[in-house]
Amino acid sequence: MQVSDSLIEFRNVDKTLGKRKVIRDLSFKIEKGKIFALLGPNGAGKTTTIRLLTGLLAPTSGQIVFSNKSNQQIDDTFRQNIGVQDDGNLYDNLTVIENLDLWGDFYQMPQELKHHQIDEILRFFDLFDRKNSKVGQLSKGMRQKVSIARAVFHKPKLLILDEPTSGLDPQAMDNLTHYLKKLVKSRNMTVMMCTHQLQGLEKIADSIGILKEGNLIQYGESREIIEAFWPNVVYQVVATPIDKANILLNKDKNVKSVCNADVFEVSLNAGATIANVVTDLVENNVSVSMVEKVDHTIKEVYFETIGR
Ligand SMILES: Nc1ncnc2c1ncn2[C@@H]1O[C@H](COP(=O)(O)OP(=O)(O)OP(=O)(O)O)[C@@H](O)[C@H]1O
Repeated sequence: MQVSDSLIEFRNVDKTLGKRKVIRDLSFKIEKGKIFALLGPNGAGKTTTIRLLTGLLAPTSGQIVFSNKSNQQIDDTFRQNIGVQDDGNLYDNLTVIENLDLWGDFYQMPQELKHHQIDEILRFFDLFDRKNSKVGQLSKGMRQKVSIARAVFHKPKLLILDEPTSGLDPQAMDNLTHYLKKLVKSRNMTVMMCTHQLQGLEKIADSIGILKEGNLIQYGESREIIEAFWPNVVYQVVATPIDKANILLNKDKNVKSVCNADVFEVSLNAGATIANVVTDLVENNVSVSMVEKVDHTIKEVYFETIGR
C-alpha cells in the first residue's frame, strides 16, 4: 500500500499475554485523515491492538510510533491526541451535557474552551435538543453518537472506535456512518475502528487489515484489495434470445460469460469494455434489457481470507 503521510505506525509488534503470543509481528500504518478498519474473528487480537495503541498495554517487542516525520514513540503527550469511543464510559444518570462537561474536566480543558467545544459537538451530532436528557434514557443509536461526541469534542487527532455500530438497527447504523464520515472530512481526523459489521464497509473504510490468531493476513487500501481479488470487471446482463447472446458473448477472448437463470455474468478483462459488448449484441439483433455492474465487497474479501 502506498502510504504518503501516516499518523500511526506499528513496527513488528509482538504481544504475549500470560503464556500466549496474541499479537505476532504486527506492522501497519494508518494514514492521516483516513479510516482504517481492523477486522478478524473473535479472539484474533483486535482489542489487544487497541490497548497497545492507547497505552493500556505495552508491546513485548517492536515499536508503535506517531507520525513518520518525528518517529516519536507513543507517550502520554500523544495520548492526549487520542479519543476512544466506548459507551461504557458514559454515566447513565447524568445528562448528555453533564457527561461531556465531566470528560472536559478529565481532559483538563479550560472552562470557556470546554463550553464552546461541547456546544459545537452537540450541534454537529444534532444532539443539542437532547443535551438535558439523561444518557440512560437515550436510544442505542443516540447513545453511540454521544459516546463518539464524548471521544472527539476535545479535538483529538486519532479516534479509536471499538464496534461502533454494534446493536444498531440499519437506519441508526447508516446515520452513525454519515456522522462519522462528516467528522473525518470536516476535521481531517484519523480513525481506527474494530468491527464485525462488514456490510458496506468498503464505503466507510479507506483501508483495512484482517487479523487471524494475532497475524495480519490481509492489509491495504480497500479498493486495491478488492481489485487484487477480482481484477476483472463483472456485469450482469439480461439479453434475448439467450442462445444467440451466448454465442456473441463468448466470441471475444477478452470476454468470459456464464449464464445462470437467464442472467449472464459477463467478466471483462482490460481489453474489453461493456459499451462494446452491448453494442455488438444490439447490432446483431439481440435485445438487452439489463446491464448492471457487480461490485465486490470487503465482506467477500473477509470470507475469502478467513474462510466460511
Ligand atoms: N489477560 C489475558 N491473558 C491471556 N490471554 C488473553 C488476555 N486477554 C486476552 N487474551 C487472549 O488474547 C487473544 C486476543 O484477544 P482480543 O480480545 O484482543 O481479541 P479480539 O479480536 O478483540 O476478539 P473479539 O472480537 O471477541 O473482541 C484471545 O485469545 C484472548 O483469549
